[in-house]
Amino acid sequence: MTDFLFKRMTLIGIGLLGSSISLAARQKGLVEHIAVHTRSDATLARAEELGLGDSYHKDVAESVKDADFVVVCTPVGVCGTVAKAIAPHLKEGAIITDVGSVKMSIIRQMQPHLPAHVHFVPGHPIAGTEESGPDAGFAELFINRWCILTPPEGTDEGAIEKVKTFWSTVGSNVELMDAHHHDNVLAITSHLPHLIAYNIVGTASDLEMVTNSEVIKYSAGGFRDFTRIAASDPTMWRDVFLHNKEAALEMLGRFTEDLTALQRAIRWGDGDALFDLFSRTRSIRRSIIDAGQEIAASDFGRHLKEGETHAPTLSSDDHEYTGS
Ligand SMILES: NC(=O)C1=CN([C@@H]2O[C@H](COP(=O)(O)OP(=O)(O)OC[C@H]3O[C@@H](n4cnc5c(N)ncnc54)[C@H](O)[C@@H]3O)[C@@H](O)[C@H]2O)C=CC1
Ligand SMILES: O=C(O)C(=O)Cc1ccc(O)cc1
Repeated sequence: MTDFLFKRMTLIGIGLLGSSISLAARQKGLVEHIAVHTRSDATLARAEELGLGDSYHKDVAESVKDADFVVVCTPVGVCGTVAKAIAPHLKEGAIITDVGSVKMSIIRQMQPHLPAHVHFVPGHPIAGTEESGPDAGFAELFINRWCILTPPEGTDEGAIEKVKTFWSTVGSNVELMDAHHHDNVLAITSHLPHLIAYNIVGTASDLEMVTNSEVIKYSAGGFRDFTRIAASDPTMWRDVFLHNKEAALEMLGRFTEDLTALQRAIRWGDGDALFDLFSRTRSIRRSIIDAGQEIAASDFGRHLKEGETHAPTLSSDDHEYTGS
């Protein structure tokens, strides 16, 4: 008798997300066997050295044989190719999920290939760092983070429940959402901030009147935070923008208009406009802190213990905001 949630989980792609899922699932005793497939021989060999699986497969078709749970952890742009390759080899009743940062495109790419006898429950753990590759993973990544599931209408309720149980057992709060809505929400809360970080770091390094060494030497906290985000994986983020094009452009349009308004306020000395916006945004930061979500996983998540919602190291930062 076994109380594993799944007998055989296959991870396709074993970078930050795949390795973290492996470590977390193992720690929680969720799966009996972990099969690993990834594209490059070197990464597969590294995953084996790290002990991230029980079996390692060069052939993706072979990796999903007998799997009752398949988690696609590749960049968004290759999910359709992966679905096409695994489809004929999936066992009846298998649950297929993914961790991609966009959801409409994943559904469009994967669903047409998947046979009617499997269950497709797309997912997105809102948990990550700027690191990538199999060495970057850690079992605590998902603790106290949200995981959004976007099952298409008519998805088997039992399959959704099992995926929910998987994510809640590794520490996440699970929410169901419409995929289109997900893509709009994440465009403003995650995708645009990354684009802004890439842009500001690029702009700073291109400035002729400021040398690169000055940028490094005098980088204050704000700029350092941007450089962390701008160090995120280029393949992953290229795919996010190519595959969430409409929502990203919509949010970018709104952002640009608001930035232009700020530009005008500075030009015309409209201190009230600046002060009003800065006060409004300060209160948003406070409400995020009150909701216990201020922890940047990359900086502090590794040190969080299960059940903790605040990293102690952040308390001094909080004092900055208690004054007015
Ligand atoms: N990095 C982050 O902070 C987060 C990433 N995500 C999503 O998770 C997914 C994976 O991201 P990471 O783990 O960060 O990336 P990563 O770059 O660390 O890992 C990606 C893995 O996919 C493999 N891969 C690439 N093409 C493949 C193919 N055709 N077939 C099989 N394997 C292939 C790579 O070899 C690598 O092992 C992405 O879709 C991303 O949008 C979701 C939440 C957070
Ligand atoms: O490192 C950070 O600040 C992140 O924002 C991590 C992250 C990146 C992509 C996602 O889809 C979800 C979370």
